[in-house]
Amino acid sequence: MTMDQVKATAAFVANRSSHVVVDSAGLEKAVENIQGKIPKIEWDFEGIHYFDNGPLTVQYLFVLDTLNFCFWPDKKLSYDDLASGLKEALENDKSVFDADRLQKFTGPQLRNLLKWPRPLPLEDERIRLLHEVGFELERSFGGKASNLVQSCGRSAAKLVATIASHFPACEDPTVNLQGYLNNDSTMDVLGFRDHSVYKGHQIFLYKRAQIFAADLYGAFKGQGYGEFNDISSITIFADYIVPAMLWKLGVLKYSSTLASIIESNKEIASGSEEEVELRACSIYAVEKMRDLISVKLGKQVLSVELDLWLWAYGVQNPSLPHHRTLSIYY
Ligand SMILES: Nc1nc2c(c(CN[C@H]3C=C[C@H](O)[C@@H]3O)cn2[C@@H]2O[C@H](COP(=O)(O)O)[C@@H](O)[C@H]2O)c(=O)[nH]1
Repeated sequence: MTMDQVKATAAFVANRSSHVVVDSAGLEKAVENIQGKIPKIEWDFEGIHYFDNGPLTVQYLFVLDTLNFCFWPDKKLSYDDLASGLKEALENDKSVFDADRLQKFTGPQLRNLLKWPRPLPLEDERIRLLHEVGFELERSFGGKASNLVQSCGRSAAKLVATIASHFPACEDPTVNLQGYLNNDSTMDVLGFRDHSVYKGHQIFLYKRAQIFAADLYGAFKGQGYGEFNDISSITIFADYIVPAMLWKLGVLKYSSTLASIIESNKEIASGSEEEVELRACSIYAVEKMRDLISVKLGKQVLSVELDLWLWAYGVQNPSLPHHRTLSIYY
């Protein structure tokens, strides 16, 4: 259900979009070029993630994906700094991500942990989300992300739905809702609930919740905490690297106005038509790619595999222009 919502609402956007187009000729060419052989990228090809094959790895990945958004405002900061910083912190102190401690983090403490010399982008939001995660893990899952995963009975879709329904934990008295309370609709901007409203319709993208399922699948190599019987239902994770890579491949085409905004590094507002189209069209395009690979080449590929390939190439190409949105979702 949850994953059908993501696919259907991404298609809704792609069918009405005006700033971004999924180019069918570009898509066919990209599929021809790979001939169904998606370059195999190892999860953790960077060698930056914590892994001990147990529940602590699950806690690490959940904390990582709680904070896995918006690195670009600091030119020197990247996802690698977050993954390796959290890894080192955990190696030095095995209880650093215990639920009670997550609820007490401050901005300067998180900065120290990551050995980052200045405030992180959206640091106060990062702290709020850590508190929320600590609170809800403690309240509903005995403090452990591994219990959350086990409660989903090897279903990645259920995991995404469970995360979206439990985080935000709006009852948390420590979560500061000042400034939110006058406007009901802004309740949606909390936590893992990666939704937007586009032309009056609610669109579901769930980037951080889905990437958590994919990280489990990748880290545990489809076994143990990473065993899901529906991993093929997951879509790509709509961030700011994958759209840029799809554009470079000629799968996405931008209007000239949007192209110049992206090239000149101008910010795009969160929830704007342009932003929703960039993200939703990326999901739709990769689902179309999968269909085409299946029809033309008779091969079944996972969006998780396509995502890792696109992301790994995109992120190693720092000159690739990407869109810039201040967002807690990606
Ligand atoms: N679609 C997609 N987006 C991903 C990832 C990952 C890392 N995934 C790990 C999983 C296994 C591998 O070994 C990877 O390490 C990060 N991101 C996003 O990229 C952006 C960061 O860019 P920059 O500022 O340049 O560091 C930011 O939005 C971040 O959320 C992914 O896999 N897919």
